[in-house]
Amino acid sequence: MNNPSLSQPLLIAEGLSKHFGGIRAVNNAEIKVHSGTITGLIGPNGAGKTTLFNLLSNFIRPDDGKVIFNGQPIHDLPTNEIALKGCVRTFQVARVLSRLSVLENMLLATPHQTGENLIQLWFQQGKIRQQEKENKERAMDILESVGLSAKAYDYAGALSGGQRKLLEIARALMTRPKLILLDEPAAGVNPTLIGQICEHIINWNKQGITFLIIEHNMDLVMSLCDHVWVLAEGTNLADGTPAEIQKNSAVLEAYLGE
Ligand SMILES: Nc1ncnc2c1ncn2[C@@H]1O[C@H](COP(=O)(O)OP(=O)(O)OP(=O)(O)O)[C@@H](O)[C@H]1O
Repeated sequence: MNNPSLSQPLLIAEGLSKHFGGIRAVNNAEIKVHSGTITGLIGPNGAGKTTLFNLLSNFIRPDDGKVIFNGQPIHDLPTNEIALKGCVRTFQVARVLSRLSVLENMLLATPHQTGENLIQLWFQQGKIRQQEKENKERAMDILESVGLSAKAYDYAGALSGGQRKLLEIARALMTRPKLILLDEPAAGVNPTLIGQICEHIINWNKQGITFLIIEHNMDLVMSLCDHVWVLAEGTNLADGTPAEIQKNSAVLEAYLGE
């Protein structure tokens, strides 16, 4: 884990707002994620965390505000272009394609495949075969690293909830991301697998991948994160190191109910 103060923000969101009818789900919120960090996003149920993720990745359009990723505005870009720039997200309930194999799920995430283009498909068969071979090797390497290689040819739908979460993160890695937005990686996952997921996150972080993680499991947040942002009722309540957040009276009052 790195010291956030030593790096420039990889992701900056300012003035983000989104309302659904009369509900202000996110209201003038900001967040900064420094390159090389594992940053946490916490808050009580309904605080607006998932909506903020949806705004950062443009799954829903903000009413107001801007999102800068790696020095470029991304709030007007389609989600797939944001992913191609290196900012990918996972979901609270893992969205794997159940009727495809684990390996096929991985391969579908591969960006810029030569065979997608009809003309190149006709004239560059050798290059396409080589690329497919490399993609498959990379997919198998990543599956191996998360302990899912033995399941490569199983339907993704046959995986446990925790394994699906791992597959979703593994699939995100196929895009060679700079930043992964993880929505509740520990929710519904057994404690052993939670430990493994944490180890993987730490390893990937050491390899240079930055994480922004929504999580209700406070032990996980406090042990894993360099910096934590707290939302309540759609707005920023606090941000700081895990130690600072743990003793912040406003956070204790609003979030922990003390
Ligand atoms: N599509 C939607 N339509 C209407 N209201 C919504 C929609 N999405 C979110 N909301 C509302 O916006 C508020 C923030 O929801 P959000 O899911 O972002 O919170 P959260 O902090 O992620 O909650 P949790 O920790 O329970 O997942 C809630 O009041 C929620 O009911």
